[in-house]
Amino acid sequence: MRLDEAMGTYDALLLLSFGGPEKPADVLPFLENVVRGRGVPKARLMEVEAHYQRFGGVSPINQQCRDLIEAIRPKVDLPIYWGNRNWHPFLTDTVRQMADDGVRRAAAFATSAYASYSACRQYLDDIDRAREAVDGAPEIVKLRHYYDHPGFIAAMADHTAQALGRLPAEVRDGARLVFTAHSIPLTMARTAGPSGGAYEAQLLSAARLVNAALGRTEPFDLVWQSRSGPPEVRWLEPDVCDHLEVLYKQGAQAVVLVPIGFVSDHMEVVYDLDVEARDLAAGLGLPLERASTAGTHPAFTSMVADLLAEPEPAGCAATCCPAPPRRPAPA
Ligand SMILES: CC1=C(CCC(=O)O)c2cc3nc(cc4[nH]c(cc5[nH]c(cc1n2)c(C)c5CCC(=O)O)c(CCC(=O)O)c4C)C(CCC(=O)O)=C3C
Ligand SMILES: [Fe+2]
Repeated sequence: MRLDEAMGTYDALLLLSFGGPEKPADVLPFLENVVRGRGVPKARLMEVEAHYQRFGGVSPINQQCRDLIEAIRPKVDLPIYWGNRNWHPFLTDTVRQMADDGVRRAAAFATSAYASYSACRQYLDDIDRAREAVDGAPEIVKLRHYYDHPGFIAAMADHTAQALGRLPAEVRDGARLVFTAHSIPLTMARTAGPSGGAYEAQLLSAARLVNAALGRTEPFDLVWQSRSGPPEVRWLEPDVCDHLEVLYKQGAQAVVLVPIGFVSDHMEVVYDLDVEARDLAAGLGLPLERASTAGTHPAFTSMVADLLAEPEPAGCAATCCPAPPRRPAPA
């Protein structure tokens, strides 16, 4: 199938993202949108608020989305729209604009490559809710999970090689690759994908593919970061910082952190990795570099055009990646 023919089945591309604050006053209302009904304790919220305020109340994510759109534009012969779950531009407003512009059938590219409620189903629910709120809303087809697409893997392999290259030459060969992704509650991990466990399985595949693309045969790790929620709820472990201490004790010479779970720089990357993990490693005297996220790497932006040319994705079964029970925040 030719690319221009395939794109003919869609009349717009929608970038679907999480959203983030862009000034100090945005931070609390943004956080309230994120955690509504999710049982995240107030203390955790205050901690995360401080992470955002440390960066002037600005999350990198919205600018990353703008940059991604500009990088995709020359590769995709469609109008591009952008809508977020938790902050402006809100998805419902974007869908209303699409309807006003006469869009009939859009492909949605989410800034998340994997299965699970948080990374996939919640975006499908966002689409449903926005479409219900808008008369004449276009059909919106969410593109498939792309964690194993050669474009995503090539971008991450390239950035990982660059990070290895920034390590002092004498420790580079002995460096350990530590892939990281957002932790999720164990219950969410168990129910991810059509038969469960898909979030971890897909992340492990992506990590293996990056490792193989680099021609590496050394052991690597997949660990978790940015856990939230009440302390009594179990989330995926080990945490990246705990794991760095273990690697150090085992005599690791150097580490490259590879944020395979994120497709662009988010607060979780610039704070939890670039501040917390980096400070810890510096204190230990463990050389550490962090690989860039896929961002606007040309292999990654070309992948978006490739996905548009694929046959329409089968879509997720209604029972896939169910929502966790909603619960109020503890007092
Ligand atoms: C799997 C996953 C991804 C990756 C997939 C995807 O990208 O969608 C992701 C992305 C993101 N998470 C983000 C921010 C937050 N996530 C929170 C809380 C939570 N995340 C969860 C999971 C995930 N989150 C979960 C299970 C919770 C508990 C509450 C709930 O069940 O919803 C909270 C509350 C405070 C806290 O951290 O406790 C914040 C502020 C931002 C924006 C960052 C920025 O501003 O740059 C992004 C891209
Ligand atoms: Fe999150």
